[in-house]
Amino acid sequence: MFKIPDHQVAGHQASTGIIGPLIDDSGRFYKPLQSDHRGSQEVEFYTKFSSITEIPNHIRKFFPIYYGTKQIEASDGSGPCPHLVMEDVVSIRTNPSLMDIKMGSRTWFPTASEDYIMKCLKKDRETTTLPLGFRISGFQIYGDKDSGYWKPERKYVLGFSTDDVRVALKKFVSSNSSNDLVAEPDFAFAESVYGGPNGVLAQLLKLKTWFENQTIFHFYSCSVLMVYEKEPALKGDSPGVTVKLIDFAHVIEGEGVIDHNFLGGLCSLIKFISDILDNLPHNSAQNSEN
Ligand SMILES: O=P(O)(O)O[C@@H]1[C@@H](OP(=O)(O)O)[C@H](OP(=O)(O)O)[C@H](O)[C@H](OP(=O)(O)O)[C@H]1OP(=O)(O)O
Ligand SMILES: Nc1ncnc2c1ncn2[C@@H]1O[C@H](COP(=O)(O)OP(=O)(O)O)[C@@H](O)[C@H]1O
Repeated sequence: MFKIPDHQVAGHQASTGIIGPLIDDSGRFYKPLQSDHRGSQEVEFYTKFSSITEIPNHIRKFFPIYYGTKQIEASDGSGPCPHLVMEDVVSIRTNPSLMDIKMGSRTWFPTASEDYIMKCLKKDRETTTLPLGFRISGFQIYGDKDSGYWKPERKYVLGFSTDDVRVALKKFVSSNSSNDLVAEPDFAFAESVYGGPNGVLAQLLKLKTWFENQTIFHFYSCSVLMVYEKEPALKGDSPGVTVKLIDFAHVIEGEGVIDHNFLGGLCSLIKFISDILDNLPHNSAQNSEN
């Protein structure tokens, strides 16, 4: 049985008459192959990535497991069409908080058409992509049983300024994440989600080490997807932090050159997260005592 994902925060989403991803109950995510270069480019990426034996396992785990392509009934009822089949990275979660961050200070790849470059450039200029080297594409933050999720509209998120991004990254790990950026974040989950040996910061630093050397791919318009769950954290258990890279529709060959576009964005994101950890209320008190 296929169904529309409950926890998709960005990208093309299935709705009446609109084709979008589907999931099944065995933990697989089905992304319809876009008919232009995007579908084939993403398949090409996964095929090549799967065949490169020198990619270490601690890096491979940042990518959803790939299961090839499959013809299934499209979400819009238009009939069978090919889908990319991959691991559903939120399938085992009950109430996940998720954030999709599109990386790089430019989202267009050099060989794209002039029209496509102009379209992307406009969006890159109007969002934090250009100044920060990344933009938040979408997120959902779980509140509690009564309040449910804060899942703002795409347009609102794309309008974020640098300050808004900073606040959103704080609210993402706060327990009082009411449906706006106004209330003061309480950082309740900052240490358990961003900090620690398996936290977001540690994982991003591992990725950075790889990106400082890898010259196989250039990951234009690819996203970092961060996932965790508040409820276990409230009980003192692990929030189950997951960091994955997704969306490889615009990945091109690196041709021996590092992916400075992605790497720059990654360093910028790392700085934002480190700053949050370094300036937690109790750390700030300690800092001012020293
Ligand atoms: O056309 P839009 O405005 O929906 O743009 C899509 C983007 O939405 P955004 O406005 O940045 O949130 C969308 O971004 P998100 O995945 O939402 O971050 C994709 O970049 C999508 O491109 P592709 O499927 O990766 O080729 C983009 O689609 P294409 O422009 O490539 O069709
Ligand atoms: N493997 C996956 N498992 C779970 N959710 C995913 C997976 N891949 C993508 N998503 C969800 O779908 C959204 C859009 O994915 P993406 O590949 O960027 O699509 P698009 O090319 O339409 O932009 C992501 O923000 C995320 O919420």
